[in-house]
Amino acid sequence: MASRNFPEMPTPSSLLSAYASMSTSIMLFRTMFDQFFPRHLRRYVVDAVRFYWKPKSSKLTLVFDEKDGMSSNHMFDAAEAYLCTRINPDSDRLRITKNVKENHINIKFAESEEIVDSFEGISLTWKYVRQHAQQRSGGGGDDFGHGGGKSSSGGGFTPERKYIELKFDKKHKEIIISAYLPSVIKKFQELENQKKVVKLHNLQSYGGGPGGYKESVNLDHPSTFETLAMDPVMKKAIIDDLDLFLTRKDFYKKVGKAWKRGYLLYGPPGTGKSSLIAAIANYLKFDIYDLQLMNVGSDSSLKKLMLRTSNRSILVIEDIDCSIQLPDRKGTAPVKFSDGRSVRDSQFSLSGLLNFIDGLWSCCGDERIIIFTTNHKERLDPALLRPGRMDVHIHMSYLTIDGFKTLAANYLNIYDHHRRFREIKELINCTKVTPAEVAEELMKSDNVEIVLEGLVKFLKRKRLRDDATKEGIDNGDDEVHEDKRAKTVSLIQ
Ligand SMILES: Nc1ncnc2c1ncn2[C@@H]1O[C@H](COP(=O)(O)OP(=O)(O)OP(=O)(O)O)[C@@H](O)[C@H]1O
Repeated sequence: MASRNFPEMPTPSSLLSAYASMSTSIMLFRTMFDQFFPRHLRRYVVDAVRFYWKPKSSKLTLVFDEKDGMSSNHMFDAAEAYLCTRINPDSDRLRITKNVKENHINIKFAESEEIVDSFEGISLTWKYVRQHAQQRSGGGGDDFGHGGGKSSSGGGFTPERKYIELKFDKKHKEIIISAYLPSVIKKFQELENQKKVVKLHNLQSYGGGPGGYKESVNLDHPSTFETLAMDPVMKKAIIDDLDLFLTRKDFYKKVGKAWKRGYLLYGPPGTGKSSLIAAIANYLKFDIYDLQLMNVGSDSSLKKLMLRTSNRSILVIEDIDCSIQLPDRKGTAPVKFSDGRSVRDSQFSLSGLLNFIDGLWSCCGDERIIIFTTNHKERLDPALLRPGRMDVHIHMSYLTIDGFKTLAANYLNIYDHHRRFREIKELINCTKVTPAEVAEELMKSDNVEIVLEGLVKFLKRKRLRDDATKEGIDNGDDEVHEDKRAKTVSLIQ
């Protein structure tokens, strides 16, 4: 039988001698390296060797530094906010933060934690890194185990560095940069929008002392589209119009128009014009600038006030028919203020106001909404009503059945039916009652039965008064005819 040839096994003594000679070579090489290269050059040599000899990785790491020079890095903020929405349910560590002004706590992912995300089937790993000062200046050393170069005391102060890393397969670089990162930014913007506190700025006459021309408070108006008593079709049309407006940046650019939308709200007092403005602001999270025209003396002060408004905001001019009597576009008639003052030399004119809306914002305003309100549309200058000036005319009318249902849900928590509703509906159908009047009645007691009984009595009294007014119509009272029409027509043009 032929014997098999096994390779000869090294003996322990030959292994030991090989190890000894290798250690000696390394020691020799290290001593030569230290002798040839002064201490401050060693790091560069090591880096150069590493650069050429490093095995090529298939992974790409993107680094989002907290700071970009002196300013903060928007991409870091976006990534940090985005990752809050991707926190792993079984994370071991989380960071908790809360600003004094915030009324909620923020849960963020902690140092060294990793979050795995996926985008179009690509797996990505996020990591939050915090490099402390000692780690950066003292912890380095060189690759041969020489303990750190500069100590933190001797090397000067190096600020802490925070950054977020994103690691993924190199071959997906294009799609991550062109699609994934923009989606992270978009998510961040949505989150910021949710957090935004809507402000109400009071635009006062320019020159009212330091800080005197502009005051702002948080808009705590609770009105939303859900709480607004309004024809549901009209409500939806307004929301759709706002949504469309927001998405049309490129469209406005293409057609060469300022990215703005004008709304004219008209209707009797107490029908919810101010409530609708607050609902729009709360929906869009846009600040409101309340402009009192009677405080504006000239085109130039109007311009100064306008320049103090920000993008993504709503400029509101309430009761435009009575705060000022605007001259026609030729400027022939004098400007008259409601307090009796007038400016004959036309320092401030309707053409000035309209020019600012169309002109000024076309060069330096984005996502602007302007809202005029009036109780008397028929008294407005036709120049303000002509197509292109106010894009949408919204008639806020007296209370309808649908509107009443909204109020009953808001104020009494009645979401379906109540035995009194039939009678109330009949009364509402033949009475001119505003949502404000009914809202007041609904607040009179906590007892639903008492409140609805009171409302029925109130509506009956109203109807009696309406009947008496009707006789006034027969005597030629045109204004009441107009109001009667307003009751039945609610439209968006
Ligand atoms: N459509 C509505 N939906 C819900 N509540 C309303 C509505 N209209 C009025 N209200 C209630 O009446 C109050 C006054 O209404 P609001 O100030 O919005 O009316 P307005 O039309 O702006 O009145 P004015 O023309 O006098 O300024 C609101 O605070 C709200 O409580």
